[in-house]
Amino acid sequence: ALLSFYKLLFRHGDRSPIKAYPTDPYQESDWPQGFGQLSQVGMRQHLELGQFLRKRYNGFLNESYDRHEILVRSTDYDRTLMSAEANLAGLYPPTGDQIFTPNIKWQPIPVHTVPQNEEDLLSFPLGECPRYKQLMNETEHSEEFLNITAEYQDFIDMVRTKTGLNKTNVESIWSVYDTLFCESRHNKTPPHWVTPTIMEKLKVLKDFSFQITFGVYKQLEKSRLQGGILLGEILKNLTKMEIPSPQKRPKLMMLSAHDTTVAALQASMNIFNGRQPPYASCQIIELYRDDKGTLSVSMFYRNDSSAEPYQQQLPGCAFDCPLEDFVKITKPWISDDREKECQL
Ligand SMILES: CCCNC(=O)[C@H](O)[C@@H](O)C(=O)O
Repeated sequence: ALLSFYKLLFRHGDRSPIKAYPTDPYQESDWPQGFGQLSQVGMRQHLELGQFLRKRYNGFLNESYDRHEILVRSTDYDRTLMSAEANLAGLYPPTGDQIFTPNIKWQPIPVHTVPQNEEDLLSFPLGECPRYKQLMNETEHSEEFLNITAEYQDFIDMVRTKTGLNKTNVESIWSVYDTLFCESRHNKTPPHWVTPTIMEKLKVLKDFSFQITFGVYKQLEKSRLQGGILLGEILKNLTKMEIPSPQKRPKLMMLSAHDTTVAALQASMNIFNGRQPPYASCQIIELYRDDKGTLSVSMFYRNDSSAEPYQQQLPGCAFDCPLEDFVKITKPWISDDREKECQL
């Protein structure tokens, strides 16, 4: 079968912490570009991902940049915009007459975005949805949530006193883990109370907060109000490919976003592994056309740059899933009127 179209969604690369906790020995001035900024490690991660994609799609995607072939869309954050740019530097190094000035093996490629307060597709959890807020409230009274909170109550209390955070719950634990993780990745000695066991427990709670945001309790309804919105948009692109069109359509749509975006999309197809998507992790959705013209969808997840991406299976379908089955199986996970379903 011939690859006719593919959609990539990736998380930005390694960054500095989004914020510090009150007693944190490291503050904004300890980071070269301040909080929430892509590091040179993150730039290299995306350069490498772009080079991987170049190899993967050789023979399908033009060697030289063709603006009709690719559409790039990022959330309006420095780290995601810069990740997309570093990625494209790996995917489209200029050759021949595309070299616009000697000694620079790079060419500008547009990365589109919308202002953060107008972002309604790539920033999760999507807002303005009273029903989703109610679902999250109910989740906090679910058995799983109460069990985890009870099990880790003393731990959470200890973290609260050590960090000086007045409100620590499962969600706010996420940001403590994140800050400590970023500091450890950049060789900043942690405070003495942070041991590997403490980090492991923080990680369990951090991953749990991803799981409950998009699942654990009433996952299907959460997906209809969250990741299903993005999945619906992706399916619109895929099914459009069935209609032959005179003008050239992009072969590749690249989305540069966040860990919650990747998790939301995967949860809406029930293929989320329950763990925070790593830096520069990439969800790949490929559309193939066989010699009879039948379209099928194959999905891969690259969450480890030292290994081949692994193929994911949409529950209820073959690994290479006929498009019409893919649409049918995912339909219940996608709301066709989110506005209405968000009302209480
Ligand atoms: C307030 C927390 C917001 N976090 C982010 O935007 C980060 O980019 C996060 O989503 C990530 O992927 O690291």
